[in-house]
Amino acid sequence: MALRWDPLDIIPFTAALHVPSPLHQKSRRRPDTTDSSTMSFVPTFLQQCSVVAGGFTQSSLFSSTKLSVKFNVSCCSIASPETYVNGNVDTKSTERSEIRLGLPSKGRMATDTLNLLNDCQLSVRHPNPRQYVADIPQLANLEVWFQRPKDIVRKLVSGDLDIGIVGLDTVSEYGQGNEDLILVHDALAYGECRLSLAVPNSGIFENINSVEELALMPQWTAEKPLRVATGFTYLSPKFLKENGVHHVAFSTADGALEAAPAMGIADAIVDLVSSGTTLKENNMKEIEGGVLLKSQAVMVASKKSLVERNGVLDITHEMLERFEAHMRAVDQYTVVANMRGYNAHEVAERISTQPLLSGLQGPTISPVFHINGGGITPNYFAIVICVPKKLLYKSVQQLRAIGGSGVLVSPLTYIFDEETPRWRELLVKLGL
Ligand SMILES: Nc1ncnc2c1ncn2[C@@H]1O[C@H](COP(=O)(O)OP(=O)(O)OP(=O)(O)O)[C@@H](O)[C@H]1O
Ligand SMILES: O=P(O)(O)OC[C@H]1O[C@H](OP(=O)(O)OP(=O)(O)O)[C@H](O)[C@@H]1O
Ligand SMILES: [Mg+2]
Repeated sequence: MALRWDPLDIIPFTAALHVPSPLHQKSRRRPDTTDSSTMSFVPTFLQQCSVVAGGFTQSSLFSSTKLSVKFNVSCCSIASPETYVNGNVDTKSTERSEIRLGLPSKGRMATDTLNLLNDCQLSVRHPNPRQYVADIPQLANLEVWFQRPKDIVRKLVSGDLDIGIVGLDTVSEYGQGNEDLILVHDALAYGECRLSLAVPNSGIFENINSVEELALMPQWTAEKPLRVATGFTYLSPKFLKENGVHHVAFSTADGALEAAPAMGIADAIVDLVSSGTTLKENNMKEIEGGVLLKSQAVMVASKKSLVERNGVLDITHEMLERFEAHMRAVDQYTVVANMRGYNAHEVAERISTQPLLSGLQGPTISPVFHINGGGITPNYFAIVICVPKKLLYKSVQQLRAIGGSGVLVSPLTYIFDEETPRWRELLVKLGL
């Protein structure tokens, strides 16, 4: 395994590796001490476990009765293309028959993703919140694995997951342009944010309002580069290079990046922005041309899984159809009203005079059979239309204006089209 150490990127931390008992029994040697033979055991041991961390700096190493090994790890860039971070070390595993969906285990994406699935009648059955695997009873042979968003992307790349739901920012950062990752649904309408370059409002940046101006600042030299703090260590260097900012040094942190300039740790940051409040509260600003990416939740899948693993394409199709149909329906109401009239055609003509009552393809009009002493007369008609939630009251007014009464309003769960455009696009991308 070839490792390239990046001096800007070294953050020591302690990690614990837990191994299942069968694997432990297989590798009979237990690393009980910190002698050199134990240290050399670590890389082999990690590879056996299909877990590859960035790299190893040796330090205290011990085992406990619970079969866990602790070691110090430092982050570094990985040069070898055969090395998978947090995924399968071998080439893509094709042995399993279950289909695996990765969902965010924590953070703001977790709840919103479960809510979307609930709204689409795909509720996740997850009896124990500390368990990382669950299922969706409506989707046979599907395992749901709760993972951190970045690990979902890594595991799609390594072949350990087939489908995932995460933010586009995470796909772009951790997928690093991998051609196996395919966006099945690119706009699930939550987790909206942008990845932005931001600088302090004052000091040397007071009059800097664009990336162009930032690039032209004389302050940045090879000896004294622009210091950028970011968690996006793939996208940020790429963006700054493409935008002509050449003398840059990066540092990483996992949160509260907005504090870095005030602490004197960085000159600028690249981080997610949604309302802009955090930047504002920390006396920072976004600048023109500084948006690296606009993001929201997306459904992403492994192309290889879609093409090769039995059932992945079918489940993807069903999920996509439900998402699309739900998202079309979510802003609409079904409105049913009665209207007096001579015949359906005459009623349709009256409805057509009102712009909000046209429905999806046109109003559905059916006779209401009025039973009176002398017989049955269809002198009332029921009309069924969909109207945007925002325009509900206006629509009711228009209905009344043409003689509508007894208006019933109910929420819509789905609007299924003949075929979703995204499904057709997916088949084209897959060459099917
Ligand atoms: N302020 C925000 N508003 C809306 N969506 C956001 C915001 N920040 C992040 N997101 C989206 O939610 C995803 C998950 O972010 P979140 O902060 O919940 O988890 P995380 O960053 O992985 O974990 P943590 O911040 O706890 O280390 C991001 O990848 C992004 O797509
Ligand atoms: O524009 P705003 O609406 O203010 O949101 C932006 C903040 O949201 C995210 O942080 P998060 O809440 O995830 O905290 P974190 O820094 O711990 O990741 C992001 O990293 C920003 O700090
Ligand atoms: Mg966060």
